[in-house]
Amino acid sequence: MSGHGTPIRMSSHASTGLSGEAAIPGDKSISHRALILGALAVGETTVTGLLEGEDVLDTAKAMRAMGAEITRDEDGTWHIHGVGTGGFAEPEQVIDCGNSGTGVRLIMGAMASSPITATFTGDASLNKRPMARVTDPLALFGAQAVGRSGGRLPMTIVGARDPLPVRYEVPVPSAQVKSAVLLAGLNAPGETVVIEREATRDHSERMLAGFGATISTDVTNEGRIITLQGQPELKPQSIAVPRDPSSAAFPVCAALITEGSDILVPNIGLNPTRAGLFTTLREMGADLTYENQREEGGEPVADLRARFSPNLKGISVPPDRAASMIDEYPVLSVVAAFAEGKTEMHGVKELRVKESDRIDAMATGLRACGVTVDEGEDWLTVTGLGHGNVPGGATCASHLDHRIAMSFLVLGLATQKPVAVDDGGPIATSFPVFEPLMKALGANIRRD
Ligand SMILES: O=C(O)C1=C[C@@H](OP(=O)(O)O)[C@@H](O)[C@H](O)C1
Ligand SMILES: C=C(OP(=O)(O)O)C(=O)O
Repeated sequence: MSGHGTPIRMSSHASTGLSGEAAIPGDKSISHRALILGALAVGETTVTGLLEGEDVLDTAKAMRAMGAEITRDEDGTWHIHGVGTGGFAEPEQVIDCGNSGTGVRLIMGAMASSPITATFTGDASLNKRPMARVTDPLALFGAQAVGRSGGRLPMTIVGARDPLPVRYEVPVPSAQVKSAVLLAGLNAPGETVVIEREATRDHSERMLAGFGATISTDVTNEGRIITLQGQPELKPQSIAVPRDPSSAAFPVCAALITEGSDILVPNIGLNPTRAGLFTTLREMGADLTYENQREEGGEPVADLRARFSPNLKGISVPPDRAASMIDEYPVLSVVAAFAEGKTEMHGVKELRVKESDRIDAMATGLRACGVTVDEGEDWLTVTGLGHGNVPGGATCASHLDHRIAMSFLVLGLATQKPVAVDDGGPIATSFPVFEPLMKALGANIRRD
């Protein structure tokens, strides 16, 4: 959905003793992919645990506009009747992907090797984000893109009539770019090969294999070489979406900085391409444990127990961990403010092209709350003040960015003065139950 209407001002206030269980909604990355691959399969895919956030609902709308039949039962089970590889219909209207980079980039990839034309737009945040990173490789398949200057939305993609398979080395660590190329490769004859130097989340590879595509990954000195055989018949699946570690990060970090807290966050995926934050927090001395570790649907899963951790230490987070925690740096920078010493985050320039420039948004808001932050193009350093010493007392701009809004609301739970955000509306894109879930744990979060 483009825009979020009237801004929702929210604030958070000193809290103690967060407790109880936090039932985190479904994984956003996996939910987008379940809808798109379900729409390209032949027959009915069922999905339980789908994230019903705005980003994913916009992807469901787009898949309907391209011919898939999608329904939801009252119990929350989704049914997708797919059109088959290469079977997308030309949408009659502009496709509005709202706030979602994942949605627009994956859908562009999925339609780029079909003989249809589609025009994409989004909200004020998405329309600022770079799209050349996907349209460059999609041009190699034979697709054409015409957008605003700088490769921005709104943008029209004319899909290739006779797509060619592609060999492409992804120039930035991005699962969205990798996935767009793989999805385009589905309707190209022969082998499409994607090479990534740094491992990024591998949900597309796992799910393509689950839908019956022939796909393999070779780990070499050059990086990961992913090979997909084009034009498979995708077989419908029954998918149980695991819970989102990127959403779990917020109550976990809140418990670590809030005095007297002890919470359980059950059933969180610990796929190594996603779990970098939890490794980092443990290195900082967080009382964060994995209980009941097990495998579910081929993914490592655990119940996370997070307890108040008064003796956190600043550390240097290595650049090769960035992809596995890319969406978690905003909330890590909040935890870092309560640690002793500096927390250095390196190799994070991708944060500058998310829903907002997240380095700038966090640096500005943290400084307004009395925290010293240094930043460069590719790094961020937060000088921790230790528990009890972070002043707070500012209204922070969320810049249409859900993770920025949630991060500052976590900050205010343990600062000396309350912290407000100018607009909590974007939280509904990825974590629609954030507010009631946090309040149920005992967080003093309000709408002003
Ligand atoms: O593929 C995905 O589902 C995602 C990839 C990441 O983006 P990039 O590919 O831009 O790194 C991440 O930030 C985003 O929230 C979800
Ligand atoms: C970057 C994010 O999402 P997207 O790129 O899909 O907008 C995010 O959820 O933090």
